Amino acid sequence: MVDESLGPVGAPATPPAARAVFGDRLELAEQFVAILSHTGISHGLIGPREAPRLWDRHVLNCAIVHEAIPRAGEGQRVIDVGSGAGLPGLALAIARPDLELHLVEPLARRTGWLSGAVAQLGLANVVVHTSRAEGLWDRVRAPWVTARAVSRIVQLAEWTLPLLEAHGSLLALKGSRATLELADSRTALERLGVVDAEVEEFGARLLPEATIVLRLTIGEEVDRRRFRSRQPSSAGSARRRADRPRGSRRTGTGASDRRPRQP
Ligand SMILES: C[S@@+](CC[C@H](N)C(=O)[O-])C[C@H]1O[C@@H](n2cnc3c(N)ncnc32)[C@H](O)[C@@H]1O
Repeated sequence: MVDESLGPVGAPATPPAARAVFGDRLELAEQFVAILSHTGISHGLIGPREAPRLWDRHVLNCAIVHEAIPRAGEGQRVIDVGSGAGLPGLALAIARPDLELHLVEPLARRTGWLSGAVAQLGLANVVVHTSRAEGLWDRVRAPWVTARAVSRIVQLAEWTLPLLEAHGSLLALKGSRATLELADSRTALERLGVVDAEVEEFGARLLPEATIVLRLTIGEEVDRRRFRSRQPSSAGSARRRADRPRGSRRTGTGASDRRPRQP
């Protein structure tokens, strides 16, 4: 039986909101959805059940967050941490060619797919890094960091706040429990150097479901010592290694297993 919600190449039909969000970049966004619905699914970056809702739940829901980032000239940098299938990073790069997107993902299998998608889409405003966020602390900085479905907010802040320039913000795409998560985490976040934290909604009038963003803003800079002290010590690592059953080893790529560089 033919699924009526799917377009001719198996990608879901383009909803009217897509034009409002992507404007003259709509064709590129359609290509991205087609890539997601083909190799995104066959490579295991997106679950097959997500196919019919690639637009609403994923691409549009992510792209709409561009409204949080004011236009401030060409090449304004955004670091997207834990990009997975390019969400929200590639959706933002398509919606906003004025931004320079840095996609950060530790799994080489995923960054291989991301680089392929960037080449297919011909995006000149994207850099892909095979690394954990912590591995880039001394190499890349930006006024904006984005992340969706990467970790609880305090852990995410520990990984990402050192990537921010002075007065920069982390935009964490969250679900309906964002307000509760913030209330539970406020003190810990303030200790990490967050000077402003709020929950915001984007796309309420345009999309079936608004995107909820937890925005954390830092001051002049974060105190790196607070973050360094949270890195596993070599004694701690050795203990954990000793705790593992004999003959066992970690899975994953070298990049994801590598300890973050000490700033
Ligand atoms: C659940 S997936 C979400 C992927 C994508 N953001 C999305 O919303 O579809 C979480 C991703 O975060 C990545 N990740 C986990 N810890 C990370 C870290 N410390 N730095 C960068 N990426 C990380 C994982 O490899 C994984 O691809």
